[in-house]
Amino acid sequence: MNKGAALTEHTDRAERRATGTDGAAAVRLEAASLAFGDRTLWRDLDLEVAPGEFVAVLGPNGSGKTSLMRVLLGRLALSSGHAHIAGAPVRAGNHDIGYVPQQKTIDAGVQLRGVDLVGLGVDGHRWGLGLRGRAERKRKVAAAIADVGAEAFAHHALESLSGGEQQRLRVAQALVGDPKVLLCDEPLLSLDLANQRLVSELIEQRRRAHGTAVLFVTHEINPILPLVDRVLYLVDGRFRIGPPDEVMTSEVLSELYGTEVDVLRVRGRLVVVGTGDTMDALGAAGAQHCHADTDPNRVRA
Ligand SMILES: Nc1ncnc2c1ncn2[C@@H]1O[C@H](COP(=O)(O)OP(=O)(O)OP(=O)(O)O)[C@@H](O)[C@H]1O
Repeated sequence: MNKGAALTEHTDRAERRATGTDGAAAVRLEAASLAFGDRTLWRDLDLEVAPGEFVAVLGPNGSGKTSLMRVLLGRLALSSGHAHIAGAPVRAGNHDIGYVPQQKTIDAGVQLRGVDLVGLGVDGHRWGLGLRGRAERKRKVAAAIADVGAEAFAHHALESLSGGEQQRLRVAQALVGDPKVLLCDEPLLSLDLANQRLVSELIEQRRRAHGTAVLFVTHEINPILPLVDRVLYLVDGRFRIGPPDEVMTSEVLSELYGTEVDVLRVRGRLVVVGTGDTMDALGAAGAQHCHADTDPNRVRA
């Protein structure tokens, strides 16, 4: 790992925001390793995420991105090392975490409305089931729905809503409990550009207004590139952590993949060529437009 990477403005900024008022990092992994049988997904991972910091988690299929989310959610035990959220060891049902899962189609016939989905983010929470608790719950749910601009469709059945509308409600569900850490597992998958922008803006507003730390798993860094403080790039047991400019380079990715990889910068977008995974940090749309081997403007990053 790149433990010796030079401190840059990004990391300085993250370190200045540093820890919360109680002195705890939002997320802390220490010498964390995860293996299934004799297959090690990652080993000796040290990562400290400050309140308000935005960390993108990238890597090819099967590199262990979702497993990292599951560790932080307390659903999967580390093979060795330690994981803490806001100063406390990871545990299931931790209300310091909001979780935005991948966009999934809602099964036909499931009569769940948006408002019910958001309410699930509150249930079991601290304000209990008394009359005052119910009023507080209703207020919180309405506020979370308003924050994502979903008032117009929150009372409709989820199955009747578009992917973008559903994903806005999932963001509301993740944020309704006022979490310190937001874990997002490919929340933009299958959304069009307008909805990708909308959902990323909602997440961005949240971290700016409340200092919520964000860990954002994605195959496509471009829609969130301006928001990213640091990248955690996992490949086949190896990883690098650092600001995008330090990690998303031909040299670093070639070393991680163990083969020649080119990182191109095209009109403010990053295009990664040569990983063998066309979706890797690139996205299907990028893949269609990228013919780097024949591109006379090809530049090594
Ligand atoms: N409970 C488990 N037992 C055994 N193997 C597992 C378990 N959970 C995950 N794996 C394996 O670990 C690897 C990493 O899975 P994971 O879902 O974390 O990858 P990922 O980076 O999120 O992949 P993708 O980009 O395809 O979503 C996969 O090969 C998966 O089959």
